[in-house]
Amino acid sequence: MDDDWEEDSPQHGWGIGNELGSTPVQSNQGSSKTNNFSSFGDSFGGNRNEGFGERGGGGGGRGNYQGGGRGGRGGRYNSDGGGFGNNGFGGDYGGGGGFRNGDNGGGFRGRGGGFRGNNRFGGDNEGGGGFKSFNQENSGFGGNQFSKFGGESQNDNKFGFGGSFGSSGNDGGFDGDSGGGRRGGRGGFRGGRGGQRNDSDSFNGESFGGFGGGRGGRRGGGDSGNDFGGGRFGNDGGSGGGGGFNRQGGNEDENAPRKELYIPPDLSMDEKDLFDSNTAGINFSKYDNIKVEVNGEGAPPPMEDFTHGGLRDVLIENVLKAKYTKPTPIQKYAIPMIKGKRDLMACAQTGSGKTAAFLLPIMHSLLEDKDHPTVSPTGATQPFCVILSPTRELAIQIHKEAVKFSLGTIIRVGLIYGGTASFHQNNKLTGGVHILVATPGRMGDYVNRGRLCFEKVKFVVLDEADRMLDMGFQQDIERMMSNASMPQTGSKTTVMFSATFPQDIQKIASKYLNNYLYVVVGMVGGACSDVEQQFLEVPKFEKRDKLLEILRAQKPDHKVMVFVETKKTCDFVAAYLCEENVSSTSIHGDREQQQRESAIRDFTKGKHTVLVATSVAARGIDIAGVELVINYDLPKEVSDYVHRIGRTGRVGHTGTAISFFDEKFDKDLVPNLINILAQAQQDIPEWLQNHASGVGSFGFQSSSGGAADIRNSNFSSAIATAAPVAEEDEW
Ligand SMILES: Nc1ncnc2c1ncn2[C@@H]1O[C@H](COP(=O)(O)OP(=O)(O)OP(=O)(O)O)[C@@H](O)[C@H]1O
Repeated sequence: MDDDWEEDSPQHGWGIGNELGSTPVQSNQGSSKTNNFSSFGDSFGGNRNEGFGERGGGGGGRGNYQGGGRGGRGGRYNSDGGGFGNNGFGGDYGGGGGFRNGDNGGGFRGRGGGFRGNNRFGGDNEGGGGFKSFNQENSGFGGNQFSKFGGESQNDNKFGFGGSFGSSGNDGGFDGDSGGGRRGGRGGFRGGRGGQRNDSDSFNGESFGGFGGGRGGRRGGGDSGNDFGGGRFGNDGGSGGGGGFNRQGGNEDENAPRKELYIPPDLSMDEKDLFDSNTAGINFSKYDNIKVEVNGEGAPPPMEDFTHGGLRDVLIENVLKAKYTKPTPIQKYAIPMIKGKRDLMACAQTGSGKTAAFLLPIMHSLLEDKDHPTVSPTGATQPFCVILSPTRELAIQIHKEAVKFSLGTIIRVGLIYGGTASFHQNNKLTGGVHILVATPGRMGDYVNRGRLCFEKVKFVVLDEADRMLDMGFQQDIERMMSNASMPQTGSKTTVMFSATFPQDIQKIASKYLNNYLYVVVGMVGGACSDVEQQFLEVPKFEKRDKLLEILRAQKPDHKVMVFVETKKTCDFVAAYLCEENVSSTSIHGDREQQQRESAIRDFTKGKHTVLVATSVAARGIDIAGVELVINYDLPKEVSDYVHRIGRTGRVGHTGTAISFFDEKFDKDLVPNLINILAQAQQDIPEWLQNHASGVGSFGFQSSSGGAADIRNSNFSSAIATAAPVAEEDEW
């Protein structure tokens, strides 16, 4: 089913309420579905059930639909979500409160019951319980680290907290003092109603809609003003209300997948927005000197430029509108190969234009064929091309690129990915699409429900192919490739792209390819040489200060991505930066999809200059102006390192990557790091070399991100030796 197949299934994050509180009480009673799940709104109902969800999620007030519902989630870290509103999730991370119309109420890490705003406050890294806006009320303070906002937040307002806004709100967050929250504000005793609806309140043009907050949770706040607002893991958390309104209370199938109701905004078709992407940087011409290796029979010659590559005029016009004056090496080689319908395994460094390298020739072929997309008599969409991406944000990005390049053509491009309302995406597929961009989980769900079939498929693309074929997604790909409706290998064109391609993964990949060509630009798995790689020895407990020091030294408009290993650290670092007034946002697999997308959007637009992320944002994400990548934690796999640092130094721009090295955790990575540095002809610090002694060999093959064509080597390693990847859930 759906979420089994989902890339970063939200299911995992739900056990919450139970998990976190300090008192071992049965978690939600009453309206909750299960012991583990904090009450949810959309499943139970009961207009305002109270008192359930002993710790952790209270669950929503009464909102309709998801309102109260997801409120339950509030429990996640501290208290309880409330949520009256619709479509919001009370306190996703922080406790309480609902909101209305808000996206993730309760606040990312905040708590404090209730607020009223809408759109993403509560939160996004910013803290607590609150909201962003509000002109007047100043009550809440919400102690804890963010308390500086609380209380007095009104005018510059970022937050306010807890109750105090609405009529029945009690002072969410009291007890905290504005300097640091000795007791970390209560999650909002009564959550406070977010206040009356008043659409005239606004903050940055967003309007707020009234009435938030179910009950934020009685003591959701916790006592210590520690990490995430209101007391980490809140004590009793919710006495939050029950869940959503209009629904039946609590008898739903406890195993039922969570229903996603988020409807993402439509892609702007404004040409200015569509064509507004990275442009070539000063080192773009250096691409000409990169060695390219081609293996396989009958490879067509590379194309020299876009205009003489035989692509349809309309595509060339779009390429020029995108300000591509010259193809990158991977484009020169891969475009004629795919145009010639050859299966392909392609490896080229991060940020070197792989997306256009597969989109343009596929679009060209589809336009040549002039086929019209169809839907089966049973209503299943029958795309001609399926493009799979390991993360939702990358799928969104590829979709945008596809729409951009196909502007002015008959090509229809569809997009399906998890964390969003399935019915909405399905509606967009009615009538059929030429190209479908998808994440594996959602795609599997569509297949299972008979909404998608592969009968007409001519092209399959695995972007970030090594990731798609490692242990995280291997089964999904196998299911797709062996689906009864999928044309056999040899009867369709399958292409795989990545910057890293370990041998064991190549071996798996070759199973899906027919007489394929293998192209490598530069070193397989090598880091982009336009990224200056620095390493600093920083023990775990000094990382925070070091990070701040580095960020404070950046130019104000420089964008910085900070990578961490776990979702918890991601929250922690983002909260810390927020407390230190560093303009930041964050993304990881437990954030609501809407939050994830706003985080990327805000960072792209420069609203926040720092993005704290887990490896969920390591691959493919293309954001102009990222000057610096910081590995606050080094990843376990060197391929992740290569992809992470590749978020800077793209398409001929230069960039810097600074990695904090803590011997205790990172020693095993040293040999591969040294290889990566040596290949990129960068200085290897002596202390790093010293750490290498006794840690295995410097073999740069299957354990790293690179490998030559396996058909030319005696590779015999069993597939089972593929390095285990981090669970998606860890992201
Ligand atoms: N020929 C070109 N000229 C100028 N810019 C280009 C060209 N090709 C691609 N770009 C731009 O370069 C940026 C990086 O491209 P893309 O995201 O496709 O890289 P990638 O190789 O897929 O990177 P990653 O390995 O990180 O996924 C994009 O902003 C894209 O618009």
